[in-house]
This record gives sequence, structure tokens and C-alpha cells, in this order.
Amino acid sequence: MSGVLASEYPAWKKLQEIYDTHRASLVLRNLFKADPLRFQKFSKTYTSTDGPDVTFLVDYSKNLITQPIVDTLLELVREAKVEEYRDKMFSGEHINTSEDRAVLHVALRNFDDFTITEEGVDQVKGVLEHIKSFSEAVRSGEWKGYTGKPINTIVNIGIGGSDLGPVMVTEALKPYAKRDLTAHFVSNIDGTHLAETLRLCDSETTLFIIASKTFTTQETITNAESAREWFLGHAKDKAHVAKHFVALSTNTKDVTAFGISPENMFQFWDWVGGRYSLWSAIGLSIALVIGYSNFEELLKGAHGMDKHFKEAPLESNLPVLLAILGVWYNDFFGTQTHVLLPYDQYLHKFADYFQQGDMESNGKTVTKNGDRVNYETGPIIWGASGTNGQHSFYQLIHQGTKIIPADFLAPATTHNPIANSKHHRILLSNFFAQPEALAFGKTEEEVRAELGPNASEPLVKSKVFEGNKPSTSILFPLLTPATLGALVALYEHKIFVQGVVWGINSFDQMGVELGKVLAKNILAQLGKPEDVKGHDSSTTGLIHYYQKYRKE
Ligand SMILES: O=P(O)(O)OC[C@H]1O[C@@H](O)[C@H](O)[C@@H](O)[C@@H]1O
Repeated sequence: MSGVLASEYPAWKKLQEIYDTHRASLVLRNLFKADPLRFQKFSKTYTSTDGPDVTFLVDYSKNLITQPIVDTLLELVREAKVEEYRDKMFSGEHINTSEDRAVLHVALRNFDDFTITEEGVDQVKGVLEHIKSFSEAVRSGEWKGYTGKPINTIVNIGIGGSDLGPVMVTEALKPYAKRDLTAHFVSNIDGTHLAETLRLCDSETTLFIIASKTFTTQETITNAESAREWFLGHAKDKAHVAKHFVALSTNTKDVTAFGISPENMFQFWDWVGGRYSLWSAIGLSIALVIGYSNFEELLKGAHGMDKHFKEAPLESNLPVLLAILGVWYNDFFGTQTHVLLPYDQYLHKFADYFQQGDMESNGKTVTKNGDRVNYETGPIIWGASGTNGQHSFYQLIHQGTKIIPADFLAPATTHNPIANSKHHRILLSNFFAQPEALAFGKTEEEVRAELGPNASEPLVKSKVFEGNKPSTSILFPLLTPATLGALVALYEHKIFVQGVVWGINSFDQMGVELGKVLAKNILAQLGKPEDVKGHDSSTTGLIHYYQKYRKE
């Protein structure tokens, strides 16, 4: 980094001036009235130039922007040297400075297109072949369990990036799934998660996939050990573990010590961040569920977006455009959160996935140089699939005191056109209506005209929608593996751009460490009240209360 805080860039200062002088005039009703071409100006169609056909429309016209604002935000992107940092990422420079690592999830879906030289990149193809042959053997029934039966259940044991990506993608691409292969995902250290899952498993036909980049994560290793104990309780002979346990990891030593042989280990590398790892060996459960060729389509769809991000001019670069909208709201309007609203039941884990993707990447307070920022960094990401949210939290988005920038996503057609697509038409009518209602609201005059002269003042006021709530809409033809790949890569690169603008390291996650260390210390003190030492009175009180009920 140049050592400059984002707030010191000339464009940042200009944006602050624009905000201070023009905030009041940023009224979507007026902006749309004044410019009949606003939609054409502030919407873009993405069409892949590489790999499988992917296309989608991004309409960002319902945002509180004008062309000069977009231009100034792009100036900020240039001043922050986003293009330079993007090229550094693609060339394998160690932009994860605190851990001295390259950031190369793009190399996992590259298929010999860009030249990337970093140790391990030349092994990507081999691991993909391993995923292909293994997933085909399991799916075809050629891979047999210890009693000679084929596998019909997989249990992915992992947490964070070793769980959320596979969960989100296998849910999103269910229409492509092998329906007679059941997939479970166990992440929580709470024994309930594993116990309830094992109740659904038959040891003879279950494959456990131990997914952990480090292979030291307490939750995953504990769950894996308990799963192995359960398995051996049935199978009796340790030799059978080889048929029922595989590992996805960078840590060969600990995988071997666990008892998984190297040929059942799927390798990846330290330049794959956990929250960017679904494209790596961590995607094995995805390949098992949807088949290798669909997994490859997912990767290729993402690669198409990588190409767009790498090559498209900033003015039409979609990750850059989404990123600057976020910076505009987060840093100048002071919005705290960003909501992801996919109108697609299959995407019901999309917001959960990007909670880690965004918040673990950009939830930082110091720049790469160690300076404390004097502006907001990553937003709080949340969301749920439509239309469910409409019947719970949308009230606050429409009429609450906060501005919550929203992304609406929807497929134009559905995999489930039941009742002659009636459901889908209703779903989409909501997808179109909500951003419209948010943007344009309902004025007092409109409410009065509707309620008539006898309506009470409080009733009139309660029915007014101030409107002017910003949103972006993304519409794609159908949720295919390649489209999903492109959408995920779109958001990944958006997060990257924002991290560069804010001058932070989006690729470490030091903030998760302290709690882990304290928990380890407390675990050793849980036995007796007199062992509880070195804590504040609150923590001590809580542990003492627990100890009254502790069993065994
Ligand atoms: O894959 P591993 O090494 O078990 O790590 C799982 C998760 O562990 C968490 O502690 C990290 O914050 C995540 O980034 C990571 O994805």
C-alpha cells in the first residue's frame, strides 16, 4: 500500500463534498423523471466471452447516484490503484501481506488461460482429475464400502469456508443433483449436529469427507474423530477407514496421522483462502452431488467473470460497479448493513455464504500498513430468500429509520415450473415490485387520495412510504452451474475492490483467533470451581453457574 488512508484520496474528499451539497437532491423519483434514459445508463448486461454461455442483467439505476458521482467513485478506484492490485492478484504476488501469501482462487478455475506462476498452480489440473475420477467412482457405484455396498450418503465435516461454500452450492444446484445420493454437512462442534446426522447414516454406505485447510480446526477434528469412532463401532476393523474417510486439506502430515492415506487426500495450497475455497478440493462434495462436469461448468462460469474483471474497463466492470455503490453508501451515507435478497429458493444459503465471504474479508480496522482507518470498512451482510423476508423484516427496510442498500437477485425462468409457472410469475412479480416500492414509496397525497377525507392523520402518516431506498437488481435466465459460478465470482471481486479501496488486507482473518485461544484456556478450567482463574467476574460467574449443572 502507498500508506495513504482512503479518506486522504482527492476523490474521497470530492465525494464528501458531493454528499454534503447534493445529498438532499438525490431523490429517485426526481432522478427517474428527469432522465428517461436512466435505466439504459445505469444498467449493464454481462455476457461471458469465455467458456459456457452466461448472461445476466445488472440494473443499478435505483441507486442514489448520478453520473458525476459514479465518475468520482471510479476516480477513487483509480487513486486506490485497484487495477494494479487486481493485476498483482492475478499474477500471484503475495498481496496477503500479513501471511505472506498469494491470493489465487482464480488459478483454481483458470483452465490454462492466464499464465500464473506460483508453487502448486501446476498441480491444480491433477487435483481436478483426482476429483473427477473419485466422484465418478462413487457416483457410479464402483467405489464400494466395507461390506461391498455402494455409497449412498456423504457427510462433509468442515466449518467456515470448508462448509459454507459446499452447502450453498449443493443447495443452489439441487436440480443437477444425483437424487439418490444424500449429502449432509456437519460443522458445529455442538454434538447435536453430528449425532442427529449420524442417526440418518448407515456405516456401510456412508462416506465421510473431512474438509479442513489446516486440519487443525478444533470443531472439524473433534467431529471427524467422533465420526471415526462411530464408524469403527460398526465396522470394527481400522482397515475399513480407507473406504469411508477422505480428506481435503493442505496438511498432509496431520491427515496421515488421522489415519487417512495420501491417495484418499485431495490437496490444495496455502494461496487458497478458506472463504474462497469452494473451487478447490473443498468442492469435492459439490462434484459428488452434481457430477464432475457440472462442477467444471461452475468453475468455468467463474473464470468467465474473472476474465471480465481482469479485462473490462472500469466504467463497465461489474465487480467494480457493485463495489463503488457499496463504498458510497457505507462511507458517505453511513449505512451499516447490506442485504442480499435472492428470489430463488435454491439460493437460500447465498447470504449465509457471503456473510463469511464479505465480513471475514473486510471486517478490519487497520490498513495493510497498520494504520487505524478513520472510515467504515466492511458492511454487515445479511439476507434471506424472497419472498419469505417480505413477511418478516422488509417492514424495517421500507419504513424503518435506516437505509439498507439491497441486492435483489432472480432467475427469469425456474427449474420447477409447477402450475404452469404460476408460482414463478408470482415470485417474479414480487421481485419487480419490491425494488419499485423501495425506490418510489408512496406519498402522503397518494395515501390521502386512497383513504378518503375521513382518514385520521396518524393512519395517513403510518401508510406513507418515504421511498428513496436504494437497490440493485440482478436478473439471469436460469440458475445454472456456470451462472452461479459467475455470480459468486462477481461478489468475490466486489469484495476485493472494496478491500483495496479501504487499504485493508481482505485475505487474513486474525479476528477469529482470540476467541479460539480463550476457549482453549477455559476448556482446561471447566472441571472444578477452584480451577477457574484469571477471568473477569462475569466470565467467572457464568462458568461457576455452568459447573453446578455439569455432568461427568
Ligand atoms: O478449513 P479450516 O482450516 O478447517 O478452517 C475453517 C475456517 O476456520 C476459521 O477459523 C477461519 O476463520 C475460516 O476462514 C476457515 O474457513
